[in-house]
Amino acid sequence: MTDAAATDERPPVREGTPVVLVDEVHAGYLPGVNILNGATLTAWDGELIGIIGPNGAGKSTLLKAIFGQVKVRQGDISLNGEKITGLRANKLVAKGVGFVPQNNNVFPSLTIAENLQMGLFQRPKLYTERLDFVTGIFTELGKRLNQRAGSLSGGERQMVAMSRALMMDPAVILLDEPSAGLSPARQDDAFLRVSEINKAGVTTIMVEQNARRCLQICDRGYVLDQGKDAYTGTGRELLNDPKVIGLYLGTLGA
Ligand SMILES: Nc1ncnc2c1ncn2[C@@H]1O[C@H](COP(=O)(O)OP(=O)(O)OP(=O)(O)O)[C@@H](O)[C@H]1O
Repeated sequence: MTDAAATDERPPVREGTPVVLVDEVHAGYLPGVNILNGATLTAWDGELIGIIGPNGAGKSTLLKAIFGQVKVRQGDISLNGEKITGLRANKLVAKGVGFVPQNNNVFPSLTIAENLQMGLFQRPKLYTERLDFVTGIFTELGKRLNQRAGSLSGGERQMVAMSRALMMDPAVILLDEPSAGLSPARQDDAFLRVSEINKAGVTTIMVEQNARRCLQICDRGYVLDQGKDAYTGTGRELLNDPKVIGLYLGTLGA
């Protein structure tokens, strides 16, 4: 467990180039107001990274900064060693960044199949191959490809949104609160699916309000507070750290 602000202890140093490196990023929506204040994050190939923290800490903003949706004013973001800071979404998708926003993440008037095709508009020839991959994880979608996305439940829409991002065979998938708005049973399913996506080899960065559940499945986590990573460590380390428990997770062992 690391108190990033107070000690030099870090998780084991890994060699090579991370899939995603967010380096001291400052970013915000309004002139002169930064939401991210030096946020730093590293995701290595195949890792499942969780980002937790209080409301308004800037968790979603961090994903949006990686995906070019909010102005980065200082610092850099790189993908497999290549600087991607400020690139537009279409360029980022082509380079291998998949983003699943929390809301409005499907085209409701289109069928599931059409939503998935939209995810692959830059490489349509891969459709059959990628469809096999996503329906291997989201088997129920494969049986309902002609159903309109607008008629699906919240959990099912979330699956379509994740599937659409996976169609491009991304190097990394960014998930903004995949469990938000779902019933407890559906939340369990959402976390299971995130694990399955990651176990299929996709580097995954997930923001979650459901901090405890997030840390239970992630390899490493970042606690974001006031736009900066306050703590980082393995999921288990963060779950057991008294300071993280006291400040961000509520009661011990809950
Ligand atoms: N489009 C926007 N324009 C201006 N301010 C914004 C915009 N989006 C978010 N903010 C502000 O940025 C701050 C951080 O928001 P963000 O959604 O990143 O936090 P969060 O950590 O994901 O919070 P939560 O857990 O509540 O979703 C908040 O104060 C929010 O009001």
